[in-house]
Amino acid sequence: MALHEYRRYGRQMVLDGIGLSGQLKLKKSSVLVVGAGGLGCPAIQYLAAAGVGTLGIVDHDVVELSNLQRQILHSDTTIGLPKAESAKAASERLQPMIKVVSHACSLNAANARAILSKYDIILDCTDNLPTRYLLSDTAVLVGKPLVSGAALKFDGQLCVYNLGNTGPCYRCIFPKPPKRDGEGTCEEVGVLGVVTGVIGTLQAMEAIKIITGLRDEQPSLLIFSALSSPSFRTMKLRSRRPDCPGCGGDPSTRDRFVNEQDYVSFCGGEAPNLEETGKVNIGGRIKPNALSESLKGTSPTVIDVRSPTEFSICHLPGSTNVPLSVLKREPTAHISQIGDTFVVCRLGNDSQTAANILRSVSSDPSKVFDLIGGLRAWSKEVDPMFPIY
Ligand SMILES: Nc1ncnc2c1ncn2[C@@H]1O[C@H](COP(=O)(O)OP(=O)(O)OP(=O)(O)O)[C@@H](O)[C@H]1O
Repeated sequence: MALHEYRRYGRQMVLDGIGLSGQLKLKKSSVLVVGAGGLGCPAIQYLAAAGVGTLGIVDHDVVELSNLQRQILHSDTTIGLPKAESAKAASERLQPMIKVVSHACSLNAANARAILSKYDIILDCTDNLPTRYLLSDTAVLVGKPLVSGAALKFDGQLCVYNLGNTGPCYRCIFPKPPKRDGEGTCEEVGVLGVVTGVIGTLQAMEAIKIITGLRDEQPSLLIFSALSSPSFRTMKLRSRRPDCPGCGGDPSTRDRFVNEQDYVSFCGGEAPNLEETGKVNIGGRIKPNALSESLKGTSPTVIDVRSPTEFSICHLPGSTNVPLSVLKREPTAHISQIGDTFVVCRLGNDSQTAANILRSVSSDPSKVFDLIGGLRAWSKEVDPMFPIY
């Protein structure tokens, strides 16, 4: 190591358990961060600063303004750029001596094995179940530990899977996709930036512990709840399931298992368009411009089914806030039996559900409409100044 490296890393090299040998292990190591979003940004930042020799960054998305509240490697000047490139440039500014490889592509069953096999440790910093299962199955296949993080609202989770090629995999703990209990994604229900910062930073910590040998082999799940006291809890994890299709049984069949999996349908597929599935038999869906026309000169009932917090940030003039949970309990209280009823939400999913409930109690279901694409589409197509996020 050169003199400037001793100076740069001196504060961590003096720590028992790291020292010169630990720093050299970090320098020789390679870590793949899948997802350069809320979790990936802080993880990449600390891994780069700590001197991990090679960092790979996978992301298929581009930077948007709504990412900047938590995706701290990106900035106003990188809006529109691929996140993998934006994060690579930021980490190279932070630590010019390491090698950073950007993979600006979607990780899928066709490329996962080739990409993961080039790295020592994998960090799952993604936000969807199909990718979580794919990463877990592939990490087992290529024999790499998987440091998995998740964050939603004020809560987060952290777990290391396939540790030492003997620890449980994600599929051992969640043989079936975990139910969300009505929760949505970060995009739908929100997340505090600090929460992704806490979990992403802990993912970097776990990777550093594995590289330097500071980690014990006892698998546990860490649960973080920012609004609870204590905020951190750990749960001991069960060991591998002998019948787990991801890590149990004959290793020679695992490759075929990954290739044959349809990860998206295993996890329930995309949110269905109720109209296309035939579950909406009467009534209509309305586009933003058509709703804008319908609101002129008349005063129809407009129901906004988002939460009171979201409603207080912005709403359509004359709309009434009836959160979906309230509407489900007492639908008849909120339906106009005379004129049209328009139902809106942020992205157009909850309003479809709400409109269907209202149609089922309406004397004229054809007068109930839900806004396609929600208020997000309204801000794009009708009112660019509408402050939806
Ligand atoms: N299969 C995948 N391949 C590549 N990148 C992925 C994959 N799945 C998820 N990601 C990336 O993981 C990141 C998850 O981070 P996060 O949820 O904070 O970001 P986001 O999707 O931009 O957020 P928002 O929900 O606000 O739009 C995203 O940048 C997303 O593009």
